Amino acid sequence: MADDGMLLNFELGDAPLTSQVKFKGGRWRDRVKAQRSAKQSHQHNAARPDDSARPAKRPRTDDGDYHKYAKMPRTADAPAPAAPKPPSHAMKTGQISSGLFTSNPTAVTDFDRPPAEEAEPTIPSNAPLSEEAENFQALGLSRRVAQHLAAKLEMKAPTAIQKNTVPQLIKEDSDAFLQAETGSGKTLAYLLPIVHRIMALSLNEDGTPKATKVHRNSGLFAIILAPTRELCKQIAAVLEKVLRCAPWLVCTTVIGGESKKSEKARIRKGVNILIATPGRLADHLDNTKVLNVGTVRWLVLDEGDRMMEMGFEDDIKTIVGKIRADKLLKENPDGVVLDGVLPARRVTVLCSATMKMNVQKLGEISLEDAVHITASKSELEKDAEAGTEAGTEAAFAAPSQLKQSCIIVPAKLRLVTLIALLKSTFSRKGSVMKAIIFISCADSVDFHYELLKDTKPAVELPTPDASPAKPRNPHTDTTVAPAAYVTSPANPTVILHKLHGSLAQPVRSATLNAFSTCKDPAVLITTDISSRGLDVPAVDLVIEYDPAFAVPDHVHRIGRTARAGRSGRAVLFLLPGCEEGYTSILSSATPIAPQLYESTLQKGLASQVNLPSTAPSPETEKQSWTSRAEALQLHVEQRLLATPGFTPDDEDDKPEAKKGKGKTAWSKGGGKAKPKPQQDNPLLVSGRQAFRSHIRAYATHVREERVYFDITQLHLGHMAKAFGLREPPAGIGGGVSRRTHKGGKGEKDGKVGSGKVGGGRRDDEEDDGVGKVDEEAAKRMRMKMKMMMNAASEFNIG
Ligand SMILES: Nc1ncnc2c1ncn2[C@@H]1O[C@H](COP(=O)(O)OP(=O)(O)OP(=O)(O)O)[C@@H](O)[C@H]1O
Repeated sequence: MADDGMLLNFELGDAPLTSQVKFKGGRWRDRVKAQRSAKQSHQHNAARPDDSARPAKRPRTDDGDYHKYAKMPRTADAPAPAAPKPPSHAMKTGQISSGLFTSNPTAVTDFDRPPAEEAEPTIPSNAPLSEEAENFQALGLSRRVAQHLAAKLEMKAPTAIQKNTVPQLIKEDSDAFLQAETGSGKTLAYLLPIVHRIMALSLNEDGTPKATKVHRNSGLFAIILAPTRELCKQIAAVLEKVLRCAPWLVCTTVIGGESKKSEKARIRKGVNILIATPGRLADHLDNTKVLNVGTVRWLVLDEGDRMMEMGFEDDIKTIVGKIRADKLLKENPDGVVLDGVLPARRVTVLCSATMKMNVQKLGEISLEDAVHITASKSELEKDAEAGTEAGTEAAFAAPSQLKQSCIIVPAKLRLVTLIALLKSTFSRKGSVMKAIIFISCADSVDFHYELLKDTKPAVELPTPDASPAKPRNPHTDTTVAPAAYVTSPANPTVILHKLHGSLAQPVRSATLNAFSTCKDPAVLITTDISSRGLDVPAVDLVIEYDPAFAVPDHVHRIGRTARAGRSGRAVLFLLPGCEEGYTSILSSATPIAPQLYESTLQKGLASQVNLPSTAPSPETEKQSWTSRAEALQLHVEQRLLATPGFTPDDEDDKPEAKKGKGKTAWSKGGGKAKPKPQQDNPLLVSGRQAFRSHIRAYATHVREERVYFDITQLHLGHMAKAFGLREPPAGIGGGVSRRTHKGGKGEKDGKVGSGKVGGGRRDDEEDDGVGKVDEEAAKRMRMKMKMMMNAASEFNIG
């Protein structure tokens, strides 16, 4: 999409606020005096030639308040951005939109800290070790496997966790607990020793074949459990690559969302390593007679903590119980002796970047005298020296090379700041290829995807010039599309993807595949379904638009970048106020650099924004970033309010059409109105639904972190703007919506609901629960949210 093809084609003008400031109370003389002085200061501001050149200053807002700003940077090389101006757009009667830059809460964060970019370059903590010092053969793997890794997978040296795990699992038969950073190669750390030992049933140490060769029907030797279908498929893909050096061995997956019949058929044909989601495996153990677990020697729980926290311990206990109930066979039905080559006992391996050894539930799934294996030996030694239980004190650190920052953004400005951030991210060719945006719930993912995608008629997705056109995959019709807004002349094509657990499995798989293989710059908008284990190497940026529900989830989300020694960047969006304290509980090798949202807006909106589907209209004068931000927000709000079936030319007939000063994309037309269809704009419906789900999701932060994510502090009216809504929809926080609709405090000054969730109405009987966040309600809400946010389908029970 060419940059000039889609312009921010309306201009709001830089004129200052024109609304009258009303003063109430006190003596009339004082009121007149105050009124006069306000008017003078207003005229003074208006006389200024270039607002954007003004130093940061607190401008007056339309409600007579002074606007407070976060501290500006005082370093010479980081000049303070221009102060945002008061709103300059007038809305038509009945449609009041609060200004973006007014009445925003003040950030308390100290922005004087040097940004992460200026910090010393760090040595990657999850990279492979040097080839001179380490190699796979030295760890005890056969030459065949080591050569295969080097030649076919381009892996010459192990990572630290592989170096510490492989010899242990090859030589010893004890349970193991693997804990290492995201992207540090834990998958191969447990797969390689398993494959090596199963291969040893058929091969002598020198690589010559033994008299008896095992094959796919020789028995199931290992079961690997993972919480999501995507992760299961990914592990299977890695294992298949490894097994190319032992093609007589077979692995397969049994996961939800696929035909049980075909899974049964695959099991019947024979499988040596099975990768499964817990629910589906428990089902097969009950119902698939041919699934014989007598030969199983390894049970691996990848992302074990996630499975436990999501309530899969029952399934896992069932699985462990069933496996144990089957007598351990010393030799397989063909007479191949297993003991001596495979472990003499059943070995359980637990694996995660964020799991504490002392989690009580782990005891329940039989981790006996487990060895704690980490990436750094010193940690093990430290534990031994201190006599502490291994892993109890381990901090869940992100890879050291991952640069983390946070933007403290007032709720109203969240959406425009996100767009600005993406736009500046893709402003240079090749600097960022893939970005992931984490959002709290599926409804909100759907809304943001629909909003950000280009609305031009569906066309074949562009492919690189030289490559032949890719055949269209019907599964990605509703989940992959070119993006609007965030493109730039350097990157005229950015492909948007969405992924959440409410999508059908073929759609999920096809979308993830499309994102992984996309040759153009790509954005994935997703829920936590993508936070665990997913390995898409070219992800350069992770944006946590909604903070994670718990710190471990944050660690996993940001761990989708900076994998295996590569660099990466993570940006966390926080609201001013109590959310700012959240960074204090996040551990990071380098300080989490706070960023001014003003700088992000200024950078991202320095040039025109490509809007979807509207006729181009050249800018008549240079707009400041604040005007662009306001215009962008206005454009989004008007998109949501546009009546379906109306063309831009019909806009004059629309009640919200903005007339007078400033042009909209639609204000030039004078066409005759067509009859109004009755249905609501789907984008508006989606925005409302997303808002509701977002607010409900907000109540599900874990208890320890609710001090930072206090739902009673959430300003619904401001948050609604981030969904392109001019007021919070009914049905969320009963008290608040009633207050807004009945013209309570929220409406008194003609603004969008200024009430906060809960607020004075926490005891409201009809409140839907969001306002009353007591322990029980929050617990119920979390359970419900887990269901709503795809947990059920995400974790594939049955
Ligand atoms: N020895 C190695 N040399 C080079 N690359 C490697 C090596 N081992 C693993 N990798 C690569 O590192 C990436 C991350 O590996 P993996 O997915 O196993 O990490 P992880 O520790 O399981 O991460 P997470 O905790 O996020 O699941 C993969 O792309 C993998 O191919």
